[in-house]
Amino acid sequence: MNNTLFNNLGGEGAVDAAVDIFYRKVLSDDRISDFFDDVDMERQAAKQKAFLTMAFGGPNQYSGMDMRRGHAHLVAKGLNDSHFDAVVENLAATLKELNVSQEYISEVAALCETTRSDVLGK
Ligand code: HEM
Repeated sequence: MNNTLFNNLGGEGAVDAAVDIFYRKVLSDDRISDFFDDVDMERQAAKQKAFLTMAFGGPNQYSGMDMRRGHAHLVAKGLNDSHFDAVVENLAATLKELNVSQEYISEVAALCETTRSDVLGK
């Protein structure tokens, strides 16, 4: 537990810093921003935090829907691999901005990959 990526990246403080940057990148990326159009801003911040904590292998306090159910309505709107790739790309760019090493960035991307089939309803 002590050796999770979450702790190695700097714990909760690092997640908070990343939320802000990641959020702005996703909402200004016209490949994917439409998916967030009808999403409540306050829930969105909580969602981003849950997203990153999960992506970093942090404490599992997440009580939302599982990834398959949580994204099913987006799959119905056409969510596909290219959108998934864009999200992972924004996450990697966020971590790079925060001076996270390439080694950790690759680990985060690999963790994201484990959710791909559920998020995309495959
Ligand atoms: C690494 C892959 C992903 C993870 C770990 C992840 C994580 C999450 C989490 C934790 C939630 C909250 C679920 C709930 O409502 O209880 C969520 C919702 C959401 N996700 Fe993702 N997500 C991923 C990929 C994506 C992608 C690729 C997109 C679109 C490009 C996306 C767009 C959204 C949107 C718009 C919501 C809010 C849905 C709503 O409230 O109507 N996610 N995601």
